[in-house]
Formats: sequence, structure tokens, C-alpha cells
Amino acid sequence: MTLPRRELAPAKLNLTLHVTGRRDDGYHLLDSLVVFLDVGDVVTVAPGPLSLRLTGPFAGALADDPQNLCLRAARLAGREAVITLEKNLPVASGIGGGSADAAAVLRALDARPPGTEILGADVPVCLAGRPMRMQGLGEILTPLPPLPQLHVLLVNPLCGLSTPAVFAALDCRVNPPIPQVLPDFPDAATLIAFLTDCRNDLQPAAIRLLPVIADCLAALQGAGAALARMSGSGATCFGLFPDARTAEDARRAIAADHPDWWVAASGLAQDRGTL
Ligand SMILES: C[C@@](CO)(OP(=O)(O)O)[C@H](O)COP(=O)(O)OP(=O)(O)OC[C@H]1O[C@@H](n2ccc(N)nc2=O)[C@H](O)[C@@H]1O
Ligand SMILES: Nc1ncnc2c1ncn2[C@@H]1O[C@H](COP(=O)(O)OP(=O)(O)O)[C@@H](O)[C@H]1O
Repeated sequence: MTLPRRELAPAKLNLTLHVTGRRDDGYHLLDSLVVFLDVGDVVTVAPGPLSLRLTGPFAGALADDPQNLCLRAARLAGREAVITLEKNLPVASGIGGGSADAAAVLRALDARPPGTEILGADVPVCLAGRPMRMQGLGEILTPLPPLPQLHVLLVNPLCGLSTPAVFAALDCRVNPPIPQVLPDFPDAATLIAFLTDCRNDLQPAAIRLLPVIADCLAALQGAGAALARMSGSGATCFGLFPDARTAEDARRAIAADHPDWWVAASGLAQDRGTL
């Protein structure tokens, strides 16, 4: 590595998140359709002794922590690097920021050490970086059929929500999976109709712990979303809109009504096409 390398760390979105069982060790089995967005963090890696500099709007949320996933990823790969993380995504928000950052560092270092899932269950899918059906804890990955472009609006109330607390608050731990065979998705309407019949099984528990999530979903629906749902263990919610114009109008309206929320419009990231 001679030159600085810049890697995008796209936000991960769980379009669906079914909780289908619980292992003996307490971890929950998932069945999730995961896509990546064209908003995200940016990681830059240059030669030098291992260090991390934080910039960007959410840098302040990550203290100078030796356990930052960027540093842990470089250590797992056994590599030294001067890392800069532009933190554009809210932290601990269900859109995989830390996992996306860890995967971006590994890509920038051209490193694929075994056992990357110890950095986080979402790191393998973030390393794949393309739409996937994700099962198990996140280690079983099957590429999705080609997807139409989606017009996404992300809304986060900027209130913390702990992932273990959400799993612990589940009412029901064994729910039906996503249909085993996925249909083709020739257009956004077909995909949205399919997604509407799916769920995020963490959403009711998350709303009980943090009722403002229901306000985020209502705001997305009120602004014309064809589907509004929470991603991951929350608290980020997403709306799928029929076109870019409606999504942008909704972004402006929700941001004006809720200046204390994080609101970002996005499309799907370009398929990296790598595994
Ligand atoms: C829920 C998901 C879905 O993509 O996304 P995020 O909300 O993190 O974005 C992930 O599975 C998050 O995986 P990961 O990021 O590794 O979770 P952690 O925060 O490390 O998990 C904290 C705790 O949540 C519980 N947990 C987590 C994952 C899982 N499949 N079953 C669980 O029961 C366990 O108690 C675990 O100790
Ligand atoms: N680079 C990083 N970005 C975000 N969070 C990080 C990072 N490194 C460590 N963390 C820690 O990981 C936890 C999960 O954060 P994050 O990956 O953003 O959430 P989520 O998995 O819900 O999308 C946070 O509590 C945070 O302190």
C-alpha cells in the first residue's frame, strides 16, 4: 500500500428482518433481505502506524476508542494503517455503520482475514456489498435477483436504542421466514408489494422501548411512502417512495417538521458485484 485509499462504507438497509428462531446460546436466527444505499461513511487508509482520525457530522458520537471497528478490523487483518473515518451515519442506528466501516477498512487494505463476523454479524454482508438474503446470524448469504432502483428516505430520531435490549424485549422469537423462493422483481411496485407482506420482527419491541419510532414511521407514511419500516434493531426507519421527486419532497417536509431528526434521501448503491 503506497497511496492513500478511499473506500465508501455504504449504509446497510434491512428491507425485511424476520426473526425465525433462537439458538441455544441465546442468539436469534434471522432471515433478512439486505441492500446497500448511496449514503454512507467514508474511510481513507494511508501507510503508517495504526491510528484513527474521526471527521464528519457524527464523529463526536464515537469517543477516541481503541475498540472502534475500523481499528479492530485493521488489527484482525494484522495490518498497520493511518485511518480516517468520515462518520456521516448516526451511530448504533440499525444501518450497519460500524460493520460497514470495518468492511471498508478491510477492502482498503485488500485484506479478507477469516472470522470477520467477530467484528459484527453484519460484517460479512457488508464485505459482500451487494443485495443479499442474509440468514443464520448473518453468515449465510445468497445474492438477490436483480433489483429495480428504489427511492429511499431514512429517518432517525437520534435517540439511542440498544440492540441487545431490543432482542431481549421480543414477544415472539419464532416467526415465519421469508418465502423460500423469491420471485423476480421487474419493477419497484412488484418489489414493494412483496416487501409489504414481509416484516421487521424487531419493530414492535423497538417501538415499545422507544415510542418515537412510531412517529418516524407515521411521518414517512404521511409524506407518501408506499412502505415504511424500521431497519435492523432501529431506530432508523425507511420509507420507499414511488419516485425521486416524492422522496425529496418528503425529505424536505419531514426535516422541516422535525429539525432534531436525521433525515436523508438515498437510492440503492451501485452493485459492487463482488463476493
Ligand atoms: C440486528 C442486526 C440485523 O442486521 O443489525 P443492526 O441493528 O446491528 O444494524 C444485526 O444482526 C445485529 O448484529 P450485531 O451488530 O452483531 O449485533 P450486536 O450489537 O453485536 O448484538 C448485541 C446483542 O444482541 C443480541 N443479538 C444480536 C444478533 C442476533 N442475531 N441475535 C441476538 O440475540 C445478542 O444479545 C447480542 O449480544
Ligand atoms: N466505526 C464505528 N461506527 C459506528 N459504531 C461503532 C464504530 N466502532 C465501534 N462502534 C460501536 O458499535 C456499536 C454499533 O454501532 P453501529 O454499527 O453504528 O450500529 P448498528 O449495528 O445498529 O447499525 C455502537 O455502540 C458503537 O459504539
